[in-house]
Amino acid sequence: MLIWALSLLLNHRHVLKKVQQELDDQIGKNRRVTESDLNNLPYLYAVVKETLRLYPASPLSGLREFSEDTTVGNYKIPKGTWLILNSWKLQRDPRVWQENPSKFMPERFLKAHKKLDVKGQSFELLPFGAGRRICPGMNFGLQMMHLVLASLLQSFEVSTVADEAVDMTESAGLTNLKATPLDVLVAPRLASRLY
Ligand code: HEM
Repeated sequence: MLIWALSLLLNHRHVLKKVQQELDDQIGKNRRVTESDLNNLPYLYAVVKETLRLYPASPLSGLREFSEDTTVGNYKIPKGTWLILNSWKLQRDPRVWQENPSKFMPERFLKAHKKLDVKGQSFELLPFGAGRRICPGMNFGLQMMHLVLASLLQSFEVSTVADEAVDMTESAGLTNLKATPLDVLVAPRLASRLY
Protein backbone atom coordinates (compact mmCIF):
# COMPACT_ATOMS: atom_id res chain seq x y z
CA MET A 1 0.00 0.00 0.00
CA LEU A 2 2.86 2.31 0.85
CA ILE A 3 4.41 1.73 -2.58
CA TRP A 4 1.12 2.54 -4.34
CA ALA A 5 0.66 5.66 -2.21
CA LEU A 6 4.20 6.87 -2.95
CA SER A 7 3.83 6.10 -6.66
CA LEU A 8 0.57 8.04 -6.85
CA LEU A 9 2.12 10.97 -5.01
CA LEU A 10 5.17 11.00 -7.29
CA ASN A 11 2.85 11.13 -10.31
CA HIS A 12 0.76 13.91 -8.70
CA ARG A 13 3.33 16.31 -7.29
CA HIS A 14 0.73 18.96 -6.40
CA VAL A 15 -0.90 16.41 -4.03
CA LEU A 16 2.53 15.51 -2.60
CA LYS A 17 3.18 19.21 -1.91
CA LYS A 18 -0.22 19.57 -0.21
CA VAL A 19 0.51 16.61 2.12
CA GLN A 20 3.88 18.11 3.03
CA GLN A 21 2.30 21.53 3.53
CA GLU A 22 -0.25 20.01 5.93
CA LEU A 23 2.58 18.32 7.85
CA ASP A 24 4.52 21.60 8.05
CA ASP A 25 1.41 23.53 9.15
CA GLN A 26 0.37 21.01 11.83
CA ILE A 27 3.73 19.80 13.13
CA GLY A 28 6.33 22.23 11.84
CA LYS A 29 9.93 21.35 11.03
CA ASN A 30 11.39 21.35 14.54
CA ARG A 31 10.16 17.93 15.64
CA ARG A 32 9.18 14.61 14.06
CA VAL A 33 5.54 13.60 13.56
CA THR A 34 4.16 11.18 16.20
CA GLU A 35 1.05 9.02 16.44
CA SER A 36 -0.78 11.70 18.44
CA ASP A 37 -0.51 14.10 15.45
CA LEU A 38 -2.32 11.80 13.06
CA ASN A 39 -5.86 13.01 13.88
CA ASN A 40 -4.84 16.49 12.72
CA LEU A 41 -3.92 15.34 9.22
CA PRO A 42 -7.21 15.08 7.26
CA TYR A 43 -5.54 15.51 3.87
CA LEU A 44 -3.11 12.65 4.56
CA TYR A 45 -6.11 10.48 5.57
CA ALA A 46 -7.81 11.39 2.27
CA VAL A 47 -4.65 10.36 0.37
CA VAL A 48 -4.61 6.97 2.13
CA LYS A 49 -8.32 6.41 1.42
CA GLU A 50 -7.88 7.34 -2.24
CA THR A 51 -4.90 4.94 -2.51
CA LEU A 52 -6.95 2.10 -0.96
CA ARG A 53 -9.80 2.93 -3.36
CA LEU A 54 -7.70 2.80 -6.53
CA TYR A 55 -5.29 0.03 -5.51
CA PRO A 56 -6.99 -2.27 -2.97
CA ALA A 57 -4.45 -4.76 -1.59
CA SER A 58 -6.91 -7.56 -2.24
CA PRO A 59 -8.78 -6.69 -5.47
CA LEU A 60 -10.99 -9.78 -5.13
CA SER A 61 -12.44 -10.14 -1.64
CA GLY A 62 -12.35 -13.19 0.59
CA LEU A 63 -14.85 -15.91 -0.34
CA ARG A 64 -18.38 -16.01 1.14
CA GLU A 65 -21.00 -18.80 0.92
CA PHE A 66 -24.77 -18.15 1.04
CA SER A 67 -26.16 -20.00 4.07
CA GLU A 68 -29.75 -19.94 2.73
CA ASP A 69 -31.71 -19.38 -0.50
CA THR A 70 -32.11 -15.66 -1.09
CA THR A 71 -32.82 -12.97 -3.69
CA VAL A 72 -30.39 -10.13 -4.39
CA GLY A 73 -31.77 -7.51 -6.79
CA ASN A 74 -33.63 -9.66 -9.31
CA TYR A 75 -31.30 -12.64 -8.94
CA LYS A 76 -32.37 -15.79 -7.11
CA ILE A 77 -29.32 -17.18 -5.29
CA PRO A 78 -29.45 -20.79 -4.06
CA LYS A 79 -27.99 -21.77 -0.69
CA GLY A 80 -24.35 -22.89 -1.04
CA THR A 81 -23.49 -20.39 -3.82
CA TRP A 82 -20.05 -18.81 -3.45
CA LEU A 83 -19.63 -15.04 -3.66
CA ILE A 84 -16.43 -13.22 -4.58
CA LEU A 85 -16.65 -9.43 -4.54
CA ASN A 86 -14.62 -7.50 -7.12
CA SER A 87 -13.68 -4.55 -4.93
CA TRP A 88 -11.26 -3.17 -7.55
CA LYS A 89 -14.18 -2.72 -9.98
CA LEU A 90 -16.63 -1.56 -7.33
CA GLN A 91 -14.20 1.09 -6.15
CA ARG A 92 -13.90 2.53 -9.68
CA ASP A 93 -17.59 2.19 -10.59
CA PRO A 94 -18.65 5.40 -12.39
CA ARG A 95 -22.18 5.05 -10.96
CA VAL A 96 -20.69 5.56 -7.48
CA TRP A 97 -17.59 7.66 -8.18
CA GLN A 98 -19.09 10.05 -10.67
CA GLU A 99 -16.21 12.50 -10.90
CA ASN A 100 -13.30 10.88 -12.81
CA PRO A 101 -13.56 7.45 -11.14
CA SER A 102 -10.07 6.29 -12.19
CA LYS A 103 -8.35 9.56 -11.33
CA PHE A 104 -6.32 10.08 -8.14
CA MET A 105 -8.29 12.82 -6.39
CA PRO A 106 -7.98 12.70 -2.58
CA GLU A 107 -10.17 15.84 -2.42
CA ARG A 108 -13.21 13.65 -3.17
CA PHE A 109 -12.95 12.41 0.46
CA LEU A 110 -13.07 15.97 1.76
CA LYS A 111 -16.09 16.90 -0.39
CA ALA A 112 -18.60 14.62 -2.19
CA HIS A 113 -17.53 11.41 -0.41
CA LYS A 114 -16.63 12.93 2.94
CA LYS A 115 -18.83 10.51 4.87
CA LEU A 116 -17.39 7.32 3.34
CA ASP A 117 -14.95 5.39 5.47
CA VAL A 118 -12.87 2.29 4.74
CA LYS A 119 -13.95 0.26 7.77
CA GLY A 120 -16.65 -1.94 6.26
CA GLN A 121 -19.60 0.40 6.82
CA SER A 122 -19.63 2.05 3.37
CA PHE A 123 -20.31 -0.69 0.83
CA GLU A 124 -18.89 1.39 -2.03
CA LEU A 125 -15.42 1.23 -0.47
CA LEU A 126 -14.33 -2.08 1.03
CA PRO A 127 -10.50 -2.33 0.96
CA PHE A 128 -10.58 -4.32 4.23
CA GLY A 129 -13.69 -6.36 3.37
CA ALA A 130 -16.78 -6.24 5.59
CA GLY A 131 -18.80 -8.25 8.06
CA ARG A 132 -17.70 -11.04 10.38
CA ARG A 133 -14.55 -11.84 8.38
CA ILE A 134 -13.41 -8.23 7.91
CA CYS A 135 -9.62 -7.78 8.13
CA PRO A 136 -8.66 -8.04 11.83
CA GLY A 137 -5.48 -6.04 11.13
CA MET A 138 -7.44 -3.07 9.74
CA ASN A 139 -6.88 -0.54 12.53
CA PHE A 140 -3.23 -1.51 12.91
CA GLY A 141 -2.70 -1.41 9.13
CA LEU A 142 -4.34 2.01 8.81
CA GLN A 143 -2.44 3.48 11.74
CA MET A 144 0.87 2.20 10.32
CA MET A 145 0.13 3.50 6.83
CA HIS A 146 -0.68 6.95 8.17
CA LEU A 147 2.34 7.07 10.47
CA VAL A 148 4.91 5.69 8.02
CA LEU A 149 3.70 7.87 5.15
CA ALA A 150 3.60 10.97 7.38
CA SER A 151 7.12 10.28 8.74
CA LEU A 152 8.57 9.65 5.31
CA LEU A 153 7.04 12.72 3.68
CA GLN A 154 7.82 15.00 6.61
CA SER A 155 11.45 13.86 6.76
CA PHE A 156 12.32 13.58 3.08
CA GLU A 157 11.81 15.21 -0.28
CA VAL A 158 10.99 12.37 -2.64
CA SER A 159 11.47 12.31 -6.40
CA THR A 160 12.09 9.93 -9.28
CA VAL A 161 15.25 9.47 -11.31
CA ALA A 162 15.31 12.13 -14.07
CA ASP A 163 11.81 13.15 -12.91
CA GLU A 164 10.26 10.29 -14.88
CA ALA A 165 6.62 9.33 -14.32
CA VAL A 166 6.12 6.17 -12.27
CA ASP A 167 4.82 3.15 -14.21
CA MET A 168 1.50 2.21 -12.56
CA THR A 169 1.05 -1.22 -14.19
CA GLU A 170 -0.51 -3.72 -11.78
CA SER A 171 0.42 -7.41 -11.61
CA ALA A 172 -2.23 -10.12 -11.83
CA GLY A 173 -2.74 -12.06 -8.62
CA LEU A 174 -4.66 -12.30 -5.39
CA THR A 175 -2.76 -9.35 -3.94
CA ASN A 176 -2.35 -6.19 -5.95
CA LEU A 177 1.38 -5.69 -6.44
CA LYS A 178 3.12 -3.20 -8.70
CA ALA A 179 4.43 -4.93 -11.84
CA THR A 180 7.67 -2.89 -11.87
CA PRO A 181 9.81 -1.85 -8.88
CA LEU A 182 9.56 1.71 -7.58
CA ASP A 183 12.83 3.66 -7.49
CA VAL A 184 12.70 6.76 -5.29
CA LEU A 185 15.35 9.40 -4.63
CA VAL A 186 15.22 10.86 -1.12
CA ALA A 187 16.79 14.00 0.32
CA PRO A 188 16.48 15.29 3.90
CA ARG A 189 14.02 18.14 4.50
CA LEU A 190 14.53 18.54 8.29
CA ALA A 191 17.51 19.66 10.39
CA SER A 192 20.17 16.91 10.79
CA ARG A 193 19.66 16.69 14.61
CA LEU A 194 16.16 15.24 13.96
CA TYR A 195 17.43 12.09 12.19
C1 HEM B 1 -3.35 -1.83 4.69
C2 HEM B 1 -3.25 -3.05 5.21
C3 HEM B 1 -4.23 -4.19 4.98
C4 HEM B 1 -5.22 -4.37 4.04
C5 HEM B 1 -5.61 -3.43 2.89
C6 HEM B 1 -5.88 -5.63 4.33
C7 HEM B 1 -6.95 -6.17 3.60
C8 HEM B 1 -7.61 -7.34 3.93
C9 HEM B 1 -8.79 -7.85 3.23
C10 HEM B 1 -9.49 -7.20 2.03
C11 HEM B 1 -9.16 -9.01 3.83
C12 HEM B 1 -10.37 -9.91 3.45
C13 HEM B 1 -11.57 -9.46 4.31
C14 HEM B 1 -12.90 -10.07 3.92
O1 HEM B 1 -12.93 -11.17 3.37
O2 HEM B 1 -13.96 -9.44 4.20
C15 HEM B 1 -8.21 -9.25 4.91
C16 HEM B 1 -8.25 -10.34 5.75
C17 HEM B 1 -7.34 -10.57 6.75
N1 HEM B 1 -6.31 -9.73 7.17
FE1 HEM B 1 -5.84 -7.94 6.33
N2 HEM B 1 -5.27 -6.19 5.42
C18 HEM B 1 -4.28 -5.34 5.87
C19 HEM B 1 -3.47 -5.50 6.96
C20 HEM B 1 -3.49 -6.59 7.80
C21 HEM B 1 -2.63 -6.75 8.96
C22 HEM B 1 -1.61 -5.69 9.44
C23 HEM B 1 -2.95 -7.96 9.49
C24 HEM B 1 -2.38 -8.65 10.71
C25 HEM B 1 -1.63 -8.04 11.63
C26 HEM B 1 -4.00 -8.56 8.69
C27 HEM B 1 -4.57 -9.80 8.91
C28 HEM B 1 -5.64 -10.33 8.20
C29 HEM B 1 -6.26 -11.64 8.48
C30 HEM B 1 -5.81 -12.66 9.56
C31 HEM B 1 -7.32 -11.80 7.58
C32 HEM B 1 -8.29 -12.98 7.44
C33 HEM B 1 -9.55 -12.71 8.30
C34 HEM B 1 -10.60 -13.84 8.22
O3 HEM B 1 -10.71 -14.49 7.18
O4 HEM B 1 -11.34 -14.02 9.20
N3 HEM B 1 -4.29 -7.70 7.67
N4 HEM B 1 -7.28 -8.22 4.96
